[in-house]
Amino acid sequence: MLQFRNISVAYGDGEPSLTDFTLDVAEGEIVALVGESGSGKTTAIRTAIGLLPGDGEVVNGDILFNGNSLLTLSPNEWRALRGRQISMIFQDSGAMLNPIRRIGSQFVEYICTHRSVQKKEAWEMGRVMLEHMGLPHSETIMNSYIFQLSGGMRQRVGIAMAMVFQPQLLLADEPTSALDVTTQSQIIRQMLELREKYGAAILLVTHNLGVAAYMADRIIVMKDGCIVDQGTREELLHQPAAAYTRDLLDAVPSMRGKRYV
Ligand SMILES: Nc1ncnc2c1ncn2[C@@H]1O[C@H](COP(=O)(O)OP(=O)(O)OP(=O)(O)O)[C@@H](O)[C@H]1O
Repeated sequence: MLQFRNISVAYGDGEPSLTDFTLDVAEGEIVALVGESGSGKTTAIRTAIGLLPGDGEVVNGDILFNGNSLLTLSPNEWRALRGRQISMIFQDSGAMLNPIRRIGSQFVEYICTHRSVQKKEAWEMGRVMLEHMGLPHSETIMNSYIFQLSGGMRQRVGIAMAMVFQPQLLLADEPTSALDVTTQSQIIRQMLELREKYGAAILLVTHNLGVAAYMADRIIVMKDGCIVDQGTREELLHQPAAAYTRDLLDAVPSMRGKRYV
């Protein structure tokens, strides 16, 4: 479904920050990118939604989504794709909402800019999606401001918005890093349910090998803009090929001899 073919990205005139990145993501698959800060994880997933930060530019390779190149899309074609077929969530997805407008009116506006539905219907679509994300008091939340919600609730609202059109692909950049451990595991379970319910593929960026090990079918290890190791969860955790992966695994805390990945 999503194919990165030898993608390189450079910021300005500098050396590429991502080099020769090649990866296939199948329908409904969960793939995690792990690696130290600055290894190019965010750069890689942002190329798949055409939103590189600053002066980042794809300088080599191609990205295919359902067989069509994403690199040749016009701004209008990108608008049609984003949100509907490919969505993205961030560390604090609620932060993208306007703090002085109620969540419901922003949710309705978002739905109505992507699909021609009446406001009432859009409200209902938004409300139901909040319930699917484990927010039972959905009517109250629609009438709230984002600052009135906890971190976990804000993240659920962000994911509900990202998933309202049931996209085929969800890009998730550190979706649980800002949350406490209990909320992290709730959000992780909820994301796994999204795959069950909607068949969405998830391309996940995380610092946390435990999160990657719990969620992902496949783990990709990155360093200095390159893929240095990859495999199924089992292969990577139990038979890591690269010395760097072994170092990452060694850095995972253990308690009383029990490892937490
Ligand atoms: N807006 C930008 N302008 C210039 N260079 C950038 C920009 N964003 C990223 N880079 C470069 O790309 C490299 C990779 O950054 P990226 O954010 O993709 O890494 P990452 O693995 O996601 O790191 P982190 O986990 O800290 O988010 C950085 O080391 C930096 O050199």
